[in-house]
Amino acid sequence: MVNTDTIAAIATAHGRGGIGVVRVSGEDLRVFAKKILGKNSLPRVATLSDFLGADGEVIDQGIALSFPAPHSYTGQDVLELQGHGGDAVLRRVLSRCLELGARPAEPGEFTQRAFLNDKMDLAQAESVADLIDAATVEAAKTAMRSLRGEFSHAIHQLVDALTSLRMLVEATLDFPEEEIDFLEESNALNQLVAISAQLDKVFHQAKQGSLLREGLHIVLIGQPNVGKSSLLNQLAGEEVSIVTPVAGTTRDAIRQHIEIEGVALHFIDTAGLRETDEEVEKIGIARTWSAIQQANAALLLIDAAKGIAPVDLDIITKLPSGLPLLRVFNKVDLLGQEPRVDVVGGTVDIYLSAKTGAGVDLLHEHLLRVVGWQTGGEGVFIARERHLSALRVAKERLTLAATCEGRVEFFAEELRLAQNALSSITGEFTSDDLLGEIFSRFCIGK
Ligand SMILES: Nc1nc2c(c(=O)[nH]1)N(C=O)[C@@H](CNc1ccc(C(=O)N[C@@H](CCC(=O)O)C(=O)O)cc1)CN2
Ligand SMILES: Nc1nc2c(ncn2[C@@H]2O[C@H](COP(=O)(O)OP(=O)(O)OP(=O)(O)O)[C@@H](O)[C@H]2O)c(=O)[nH]1
Ligand SMILES: [Mg+2]
Repeated sequence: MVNTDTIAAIATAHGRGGIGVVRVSGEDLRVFAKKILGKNSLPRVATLSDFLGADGEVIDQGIALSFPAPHSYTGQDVLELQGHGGDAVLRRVLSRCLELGARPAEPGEFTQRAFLNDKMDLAQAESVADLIDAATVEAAKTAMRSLRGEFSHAIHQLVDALTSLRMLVEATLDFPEEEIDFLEESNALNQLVAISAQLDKVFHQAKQGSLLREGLHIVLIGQPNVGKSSLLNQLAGEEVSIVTPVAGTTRDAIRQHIEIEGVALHFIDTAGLRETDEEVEKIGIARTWSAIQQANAALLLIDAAKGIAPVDLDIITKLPSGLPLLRVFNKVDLLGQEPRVDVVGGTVDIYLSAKTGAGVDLLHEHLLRVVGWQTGGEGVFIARERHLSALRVAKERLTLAATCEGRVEFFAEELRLAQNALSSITGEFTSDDLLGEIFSRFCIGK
């Protein structure tokens, strides 16, 4: 149910700014507007106006703009008071709104009203927050794609395909005698395969978007002294990690945030991996393994002069299966070699010098592809874990449906469950708890 009481909040960021906006939303703001603007009508176009206090004193002189219901962001009457951007003056304008009967808006409450009034679906509402939080240009682009409804559209297409397949099979439930081999003859199983393939595609696009939203965790690993910390410093452009000729220098995992081509990457420099009895180093190495468990990809550093040792192969076999791996042969400057890239089969080997920086551009070039990010980001939707898990559930249901062996009722039920999972993404079925959880993470005034 949509709340109809009047809410108000400062919609612009705190601190000094050229302009600051107080936004008000409620069922009918005509009286409210008359009191604060001294005008009889809600200004539908931007209008220079005094913002009046209780005694008629001028709190600010600004621009008033209203959007009468239902043609507004929230679907209710919205009044924007665009004043000067300072904390104190905006607080005065907000206080005046509260005095006139508005209550302070909860985080995300304007957008929650927009959702409840069908101005946007849940995936779009979430993308509003993701757009605001986007720390990189690529993340902003994909959030915008979701906000414009591309993700929702892809979900609706799947839901529509499932609906027509369900109608086809559920019609036979009333005529059980026709059930024999019905699924074969009606082409239902082929349709299921096609929907399933489309679902895989959407999952891939959403997965890419979630990588972009969260950023990728890339762990630097290898034997002691191979140059992991030197590479981190080279990537960061500053001395974040201690570098010494002593094997076993790094103990704690050192994190550094770097952006490549608009994608956020979190690099983690770790303690070199070797057998040791030294207590502190042991703890460091345990931390390396836990960093590996949480990483989206690993860079294995190897001393180019020594080549791959049995110890390195041993490290590789202990990595989680499926973890993308890039091998970096370091210290080519000592061999008098130029940096280069070798692509052997599926593995990418990069020869560079962490000390001089030669070849780090090659690493930039290949890293994103190795970690599974397709540059360009075409067709990528910003997505959250909530969306991915709904897509996974839908996929499991379709896989189960395929094992129905002619049982139409079972088939139909699995399709129904798959459809419910998909519909939860756009918010056709939601609990108040879920909505509360989603919108409470928004900023105030959104
Ligand atoms: N000043 C201002 N800038 C803003 C917003 C705002 O609310 N105010 N936005 C908010 O976050 C974003 C823009 N999004 C908006 C989306 C819909 C409507 C809106 O009023 N929609 C009406 C149609 C209005 C019309 O056509 O004139 C509707 O959907 O019926 C307004 C803003 C970003 N910039
Ligand atoms: N010539 C040359 N020396 C390098 C290069 N990379 C690292 N080194 C040197 O190798 C030594 C070890 O470098 P680190 O970056 O501390 O190595 P690490 O892998 O972090 O070592 P641990 O933290 O002990 O596991 C230092 O003396 C570096 O200056 C390189 O590309 N060329
Ligand atoms: Mg180190």
